[in-house]
Amino acid sequence: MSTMGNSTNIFWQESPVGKLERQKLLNQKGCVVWITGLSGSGKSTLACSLSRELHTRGKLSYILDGDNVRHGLNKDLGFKAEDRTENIRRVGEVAKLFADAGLICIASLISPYRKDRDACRAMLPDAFIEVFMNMPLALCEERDPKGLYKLARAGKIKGFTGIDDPYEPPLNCEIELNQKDGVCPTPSAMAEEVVTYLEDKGYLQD
Ligand SMILES: Nc1ncnc2c1ncn2[C@@H]1O[C@H](COP(=O)(O)OS(=O)(=O)O)[C@@H](OP(=O)(O)O)[C@H]1O
Ligand SMILES: Nc1ncnc2c1ncn2[C@@H]1O[C@H](COP(=O)(O)OP(=O)(O)O)[C@@H](O)[C@H]1O
Repeated sequence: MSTMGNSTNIFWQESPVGKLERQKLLNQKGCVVWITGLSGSGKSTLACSLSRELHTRGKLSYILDGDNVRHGLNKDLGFKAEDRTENIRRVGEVAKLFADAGLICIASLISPYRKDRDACRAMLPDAFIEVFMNMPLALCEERDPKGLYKLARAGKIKGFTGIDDPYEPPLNCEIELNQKDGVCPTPSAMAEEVVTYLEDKGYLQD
């Protein structure tokens, strides 16, 4: 019997089928690929390309995209610091469930604060792969596919990451993606880099 947060008198219910059995069924190891970076840095594009590549190889993945999760589970949250922290905490918990189910969970969120990403990493020992989209702000701002940087520069959005809200880059991420000679690698080249990492670390077999 234990107490967790506001819940008292709760008991852990074991499942008859374990994680290892699920992984064997899927011939892969559950893990979380956590993609972090500025708005417009290419997180969703990489998540989609990676998910497609894994699917082609017969590997089961699922994308948790910040924008999408904010349409449902996290629609009560905004962009002030404590809301972003709660956003990341909830997505971290959901990602942990997906990884336990045996899936390669691809979480794609700005996740601007280091302590929040590190808290997710702590929930997933040996199964958290942090991918940093290290693209210059100028590139993201030039892309501005949703017109949000323009609104932020005009003062019409307050607390926009990279403009008037901080982004704390990872200190020890597993994969860092950046421009080469001022050119951004293609989405499929970036996905390939992540797939190679997953392969090398044994995640693509049980
Ligand atoms: N103030 C502010 N700052 C940053 N981003 C903003 C803001 N307001 C709205 N948006 C849009 O929300 C998307 C980011 O949501 P996330 O859940 O990934 O953000 S966070 O991790 O909680 O910081 C982000 O999507 P991406 O462009 O895909 O990153 C924006 O479209
Ligand atoms: N590797 C890339 N090369 C060229 N353009 C890209 C690349 N990745 C993303 N883009 C473009 O940049 C813009 C932002 O990408 P997106 O994936 O939506 O970023 P984020 O999810 O980080 O906000 C989109 O218009 C997308 O087509």
